[in-house]
Amino acid sequence: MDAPAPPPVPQRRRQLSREVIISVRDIVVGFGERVILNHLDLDVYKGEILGFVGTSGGGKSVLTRTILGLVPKTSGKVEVFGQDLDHLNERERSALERRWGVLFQQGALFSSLTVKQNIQFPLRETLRLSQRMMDEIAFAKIEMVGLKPDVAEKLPSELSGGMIKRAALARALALDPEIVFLDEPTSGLDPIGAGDFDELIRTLQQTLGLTVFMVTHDLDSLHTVCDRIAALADGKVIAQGTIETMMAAQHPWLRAYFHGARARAVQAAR
Ligand SMILES: Nc1ncnc2c1ncn2[C@@H]1O[C@H](COP(=O)(O)OP(=O)(O)OP(=O)(O)O)[C@@H](O)[C@H]1O
Repeated sequence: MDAPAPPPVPQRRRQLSREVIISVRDIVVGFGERVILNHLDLDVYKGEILGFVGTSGGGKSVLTRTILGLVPKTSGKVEVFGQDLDHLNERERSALERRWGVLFQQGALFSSLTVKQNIQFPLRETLRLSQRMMDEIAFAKIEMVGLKPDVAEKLPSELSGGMIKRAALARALALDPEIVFLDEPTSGLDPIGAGDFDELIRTLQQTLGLTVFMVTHDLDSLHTVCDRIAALADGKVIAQGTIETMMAAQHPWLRAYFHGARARAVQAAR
């Protein structure tokens, strides 16, 4: 008789690649006298979903924007795909930017453009394609994020919060990126909508082989979708690892975050 099949391996225990796709080394970022990131180091591995948590106002978005080259740093080095962002010419820089997609927390979509036009915006900026080809891509992305085709002609104001997030994700995926940056993707969604969005991120990560850098406060997301978590406090990454590693960590902020009342409610619900 055949041996019984082994039980499925939980997602976050997937064998992860050790290929570093984003390397942040010793970066210092500040505004005026105020230092936000203080000699911070972080690696993101190819194909993982990294959840990035930390104190409110601690600098999670600033780090994301620093990696993207949108915030100047005082010192340190950021490499993406092995390329030092400070040593790229304009052509190399735009070639690199085509390899990542971003879903910002605010202002996810252009309000005066339809969903289809929003998705086509990055295509128009970077590629010369026929309208027919751009329409095909837009409809493929709309389907990919679980929206119905009739959403294509709608304005953002006609969509629910969850649909807006999906449409914004479709736009982030327009150029078939290898990395997606998500800044609090489930904020403002109800728990069911947030859970559905987490599932979508996991499915896309698996089917497209994406690497996902996700800033989040959402404990459910950290439990269900993240392969690894990194935590920011006092301008540094104070801990990183699986959810179990984070729950065993002794840093007072981590203890409060992963064992506080909200965490207990999430655990109980699971
Ligand atoms: N362009 C800027 N000029 C001055 N200060 C800034 C700028 N951008 C961010 N900050 C400050 O840097 C700090 C970190 O901001 P950031 O948005 O990265 O925090 P966060 O960890 O993402 O917070 P939250 O979880 O509340 O979204 C905040 O005090 C913010 O006010």
